[in-house]
Amino acid sequence: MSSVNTINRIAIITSGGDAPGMNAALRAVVLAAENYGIEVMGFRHGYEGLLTNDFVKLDREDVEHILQYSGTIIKSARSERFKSEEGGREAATNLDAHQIDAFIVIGGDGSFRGAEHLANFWKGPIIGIPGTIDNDLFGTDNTIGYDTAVETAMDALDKIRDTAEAMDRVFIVEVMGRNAGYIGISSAMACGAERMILPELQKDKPLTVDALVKHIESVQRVRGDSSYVMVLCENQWPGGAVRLAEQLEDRLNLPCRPCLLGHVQRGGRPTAMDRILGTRLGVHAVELVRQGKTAVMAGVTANELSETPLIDTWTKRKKLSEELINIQQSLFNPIKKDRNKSTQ
Ligand SMILES: Nc1ncnc2c1ncn2[C@@H]1O[C@H](COP(=O)(O)OP(=O)(O)O)[C@@H](O)[C@H]1O
Ligand SMILES: O=P(O)(O)OC[C@H]1O[C@](O)(COP(=O)(O)O)[C@@H](O)[C@@H]1O
Repeated sequence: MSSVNTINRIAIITSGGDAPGMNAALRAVVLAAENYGIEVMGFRHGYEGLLTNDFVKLDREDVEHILQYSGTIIKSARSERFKSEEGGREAATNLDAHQIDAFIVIGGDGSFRGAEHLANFWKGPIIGIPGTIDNDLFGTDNTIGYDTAVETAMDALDKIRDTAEAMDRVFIVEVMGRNAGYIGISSAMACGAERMILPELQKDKPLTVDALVKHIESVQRVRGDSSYVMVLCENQWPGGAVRLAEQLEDRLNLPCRPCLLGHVQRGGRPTAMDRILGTRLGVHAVELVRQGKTAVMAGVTANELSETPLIDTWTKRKKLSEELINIQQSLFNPIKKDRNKSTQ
């Protein structure tokens, strides 16, 4: 392991699900490192690249014009092999063989657990950069990719609203987020969805078909039409949006259509917010390496650069905003506008 003053070579990976803005972070790491005369080696396909020695030296010209593209130029992957003791040891051996002084991982909570695993076998500094559309990491207000995913979901929801309005239909739109409701609540709010099914709310008070039918019928009565858009977070309904649409259609006298947004939420042009966040965090990560920090995630909290122990990023839970939930669920709930009539 090198001291702070002898960082000559950094290894970097992008790991887990790709996220818009990862390239911006990668570019920032390379450019910031170059300012200090530090070399950057990109290992391809996440942790898998550490096992197969699949790497590429990254110079200014490799990264100069990549920040407007999603995906990741060094590719990402989920590597099962790396999780074993043998995998961790092999990765460490390879990092040493390449005389790597510090390691940066751009990814989500799984990738950070991977960093902890690596630290059992490799003693150099390890810094995490939060890159996941799910925004489910403690220690940063936003993760890289989240803003773009919300924009994409919002764009789709706006389009779906056109048909919902024109044809008096109910739509169930399923968004990603794994076990977190960030994309769900933000896209629901941005589009004025009538209902949202979020993991954070399902845990305490799960919605039932009966409750949803009652709500849709009440909205119909209050509004006099049936344009109704529901945002469903993935993994929150057995059988997902398709099954829920069938269940609702069986009970209501109107067409209910499912729409699964899926991986479109992980692609497209990164928003300015994600490019800027990726850039800030890439530079921040290089500074943390130079300061001799290890096992921390570079983040932005209340618009200030922050650092959080990697272990806290997944053991502590970032709470969904109560304020947003209240606005969306209670204050702007269409049936509350005319409560007396709707409950008759
Ligand atoms: N507990 C763990 N121990 C070692 N490596 C892990 C662990 N969890 C995840 N990883 C590594 O990190 C990769 C990415 O994790 P994953 O959960 O798929 O995505 P994300 O980082 O986006 O949450 C995994 O494929 C694996 O290589
Ligand atoms: O692309 P895959 O492997 O099917 O994974 C889908 C999952 O990846 C995500 O898009 C991003 O999750 P991670 O950042 O944890 O990888 C989740 O929202 C979704 O549940």
